[in-house]
Amino acid sequence: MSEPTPKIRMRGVRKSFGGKVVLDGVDLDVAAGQGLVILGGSGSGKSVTIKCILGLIEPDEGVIEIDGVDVLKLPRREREALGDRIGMLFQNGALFDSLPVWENVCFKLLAQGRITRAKARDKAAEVLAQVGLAATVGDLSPAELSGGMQKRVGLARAIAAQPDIIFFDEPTTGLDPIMGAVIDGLIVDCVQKLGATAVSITHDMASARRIGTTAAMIYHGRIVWTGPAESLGRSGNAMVDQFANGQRDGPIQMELRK
Ligand SMILES: Nc1ncnc2c1ncn2[C@@H]1O[C@H](COP(=O)(O)OP(=O)(O)OP(=O)(O)O)[C@@H](O)[C@H]1O
Repeated sequence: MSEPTPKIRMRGVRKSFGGKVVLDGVDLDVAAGQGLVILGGSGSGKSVTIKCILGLIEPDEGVIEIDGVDVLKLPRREREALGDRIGMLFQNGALFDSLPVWENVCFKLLAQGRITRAKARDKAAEVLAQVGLAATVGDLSPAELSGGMQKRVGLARAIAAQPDIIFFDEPTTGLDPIMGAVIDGLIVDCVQKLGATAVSITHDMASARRIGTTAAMIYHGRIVWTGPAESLGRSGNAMVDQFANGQRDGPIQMELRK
């Protein structure tokens, strides 16, 4: 029997900036409904990998497929339409301070004319409830929210348009450990409810084990390991275990100067 088509498939993806190779032939498969966590040192290319899939960065070479379609070959408009199916929770929330929470939550739906302003308030209230926030939060400005609430609003915005792929960029960074666990729980619930495929970047190993089914490690611009997220720290791969256990000594040598 043939293998099912991966939700996301990358082959030989290369990207350099000013002669500096960042992605050196990334090969990666993400199955539909999978929760993949990408690990790797600072500056190893995790965000560049995600931005290439999102279409925010154009790779120099390689293939990126979504549902078997080579997105790099799509005309601009079709490529942008693909973005409607993708949600993103940015590291710093990236909420618009000039807009109330409800407009932030429904920003994409409003911008695309998929919802009227009158209906957007109710829609925002419904999505805010899914992330444990009262409807009244919709009228606040993002600046009035705590870090944990901003993450919840960012999550609400990421899921509002019911995407089938969601990216999470360091979802627990800056949160206390309990709030981090709460946000992870919400992420898992929301992703499951949507039946979405999730790709996350995190340096938080507890979070990686909670939100990931599979983990992949990027090193020197390539994916050097993939395996179950629950095995992080005792995977048997010296690089992965050094990284997951935060050990100074091991095969990975920190490059302090570039
Ligand atoms: N638009 C850009 N122009 C030039 N260099 C870039 C650009 N985007 C990323 N880089 C470089 O690519 C490298 C990888 O960056 P990336 O943001 O993917 O790292 P990361 O693995 O996500 O790191 P961190 O964990 O610190 O967020 C870095 O050296 C960065 O300076």
